[in-house]
Amino acid sequence: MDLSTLPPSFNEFLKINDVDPVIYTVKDLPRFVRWNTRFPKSELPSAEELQQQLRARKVSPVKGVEGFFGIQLGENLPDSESESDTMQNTRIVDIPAYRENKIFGIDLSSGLAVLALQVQPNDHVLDLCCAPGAKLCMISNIIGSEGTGTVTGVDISPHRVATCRSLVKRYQVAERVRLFNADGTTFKVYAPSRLGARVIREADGENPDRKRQQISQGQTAESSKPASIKPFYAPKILRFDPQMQGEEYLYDKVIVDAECTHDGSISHILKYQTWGWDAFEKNFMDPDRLRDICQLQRNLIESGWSLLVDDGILVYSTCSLSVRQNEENVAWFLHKYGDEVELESIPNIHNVGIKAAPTKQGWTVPNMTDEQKRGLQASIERCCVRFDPITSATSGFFVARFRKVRKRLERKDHSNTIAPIHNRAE
Ligand SMILES: C[S@@+](CC[C@H](N)C(=O)[O-])C[C@H]1O[C@@H](n2cnc3c(N)ncnc32)[C@H](O)[C@@H]1O
Repeated sequence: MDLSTLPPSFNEFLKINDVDPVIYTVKDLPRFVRWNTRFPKSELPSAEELQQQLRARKVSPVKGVEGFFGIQLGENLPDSESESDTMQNTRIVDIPAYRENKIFGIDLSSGLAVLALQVQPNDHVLDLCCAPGAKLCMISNIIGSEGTGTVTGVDISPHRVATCRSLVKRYQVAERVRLFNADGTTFKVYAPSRLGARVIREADGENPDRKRQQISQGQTAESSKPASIKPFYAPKILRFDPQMQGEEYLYDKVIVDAECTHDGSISHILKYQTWGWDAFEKNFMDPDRLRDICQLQRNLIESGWSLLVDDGILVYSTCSLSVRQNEENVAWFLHKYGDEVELESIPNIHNVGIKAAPTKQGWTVPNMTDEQKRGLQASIERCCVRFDPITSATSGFFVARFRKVRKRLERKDHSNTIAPIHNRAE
């Protein structure tokens, strides 16, 4: 990549956001794939099997994350044949493991955003910007089919949500997934009702239609009022959920993998060398869009927060490296929500074979004292993570994890400190 070809508006954007353009010159970033744990472990490929299928590529398991593999493009096996064989490397999409849907492509940094949710088999998870759906598939994989958990995915783009539907069907993880084509900033469908959850458990042995009848005949909480937004996709057992409202139907976990400027996605940016930078400037550097994007991200966070249960976890992530879309949004949120929110560190991040880059300073939030700013900066440095191609050998990515603590704090009669930090996850 010749950096002198970057358009001036993008150079300016990178400068304002303290992003080093050198990240776009990093070559041979590994690609990552993950097991589709819908299949029994005995049927899933090992690193050696993947390497064999890919012929001359090096495949390494990611330390600390079972079922994740880094694939080094263009590297020879130690005893690889001739250079011409290497040139004819098998493409990942052509290998049997991929064609049989036993692995899917997801960057390690994205995978860590999902792991930051610490999804449990009984969790109801909301994915507020879900398409095309790699994270949603991974969440559904983790929920599995033993418990009563579900995933609700929302995306504003009809064609992208259609892609997401194809993906969940293809990977056979659609059993507990509802998808909505809707604006995440105003989305108000609560988690599937707990009766709905029972339907899931009993669906094998009982007639789900009878259960649904019982639900619609008023076995509902007083506070609940029916809503009726048609899912874009839902399996039979979730299709007729009465869409109850009320605290007991809030989500256990929320991920806001927000719409952003995508500047951290190196492969995406490099494509514009061929497609033309004019299209890039029009799509991503438009001044109106740049001004509005942080507001959109904040609206998405607040919307997700309003649907999150007390003590629940919200993960905010972007594939931008811009300080405004990351640290500044985190600081704004912590300042606005005060003692209703704790910023937490990303669990087990130090056990994973990936090095995080330092977080950035240089954000501003109005009406904050210097002392508050220093406190928040220290919290952000301690808890949030950035991944970048140079430090982490992944795409550029940012992850923050918040816990909703209002009730717990009320019970303990805590004082009004701003954003208390507990590294409970460590
Ligand atoms: C970074 S992508 C999400 C990637 C996805 N989480 C995954 O893992 O494949 C951001 C998505 O946000 C969607 N989006 C943009 N504005 C939105 C809004 N107001 N509500 C819901 N989705 C929105 C876009 O259509 C896009 O699919």
